[in-house]
Amino acid sequence: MNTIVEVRHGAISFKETKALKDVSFSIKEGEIFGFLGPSGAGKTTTIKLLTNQLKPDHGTFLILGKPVDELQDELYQNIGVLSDNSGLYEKLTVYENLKIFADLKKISTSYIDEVLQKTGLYEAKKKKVEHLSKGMKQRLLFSRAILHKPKILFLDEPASALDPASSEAVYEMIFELNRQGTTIFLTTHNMSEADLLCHRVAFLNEGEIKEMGSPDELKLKYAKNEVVILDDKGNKYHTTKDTASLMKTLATIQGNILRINSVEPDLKTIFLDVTGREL
Ligand SMILES: Nc1ncnc2c1ncn2[C@@H]1O[C@H](COP(=O)(O)OP(=O)(O)OP(=O)(O)O)[C@@H](O)[C@H]1O
Repeated sequence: MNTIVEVRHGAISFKETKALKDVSFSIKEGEIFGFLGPSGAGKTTTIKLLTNQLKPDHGTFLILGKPVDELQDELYQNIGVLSDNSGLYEKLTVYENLKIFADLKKISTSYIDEVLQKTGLYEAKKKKVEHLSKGMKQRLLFSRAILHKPKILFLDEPASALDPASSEAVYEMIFELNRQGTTIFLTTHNMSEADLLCHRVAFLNEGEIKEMGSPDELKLKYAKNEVVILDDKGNKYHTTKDTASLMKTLATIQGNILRINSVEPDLKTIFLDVTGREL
């Protein structure tokens, strides 16, 4: 798999705030990569640097192997961005909002209906944006971000502030796009969302990457030395993973064993372990 996004030693400050400090990572074509961290960690700043909306103080930001400030038009053809800064025209319809964007990007308007079908907004295409629910607006932003069929999609907290059903719909759209080959860079502070969606995640805290890997790798790395045994009488026994302790505990159990499980931390617990911070 080719590297499609790469950041080498990226750093930027806003006056006295060091928003990013020497951040390096890369994303392979076809990956869903999660950038996870609390408010103020530097997630949006990273997206802005990768989409050439900000200039770094140090480091290199590459898309498709080229520095982002050298890509210009090529950059905007290859990327789609969904951020909370919506820029939707409230008085115009769903269709009209996309038509403006299609005309700007010189995309055939025939593709608008196809995208609206994909994002489940086709029936609402004549509705004014001011009459849409929050979840529908998010689908419209999603439609706009993918209208030009970008290779890489940047999603800044795509499901934050959505109800569970709308979040689910956003997750489905992410999976579907990824199945079709779109590489996805996603920021979130929702660890279960990241666990569900991402092939790999990076933990960002105070402008630094503290840990990186697939959710499974991280769970294994930070697994606790604990085993829980459940017997058929409903009793639970806690022991450690070494054979001697396990055997000793097993010998005390009168009934039949129903389950033996090792205790696996979730990403939220690992984040707390690594950074000392709750999300
Ligand atoms: N234009 C700016 N001027 C001054 N400070 C900024 C600017 N943009 C970001 N910052 C600061 O940089 C740090 C990182 O901000 P950033 O928006 O990247 O965080 P974030 O991880 O996206 O947070 P959130 O989850 O709240 O969106 C914060 O301390 C923020 O206040």
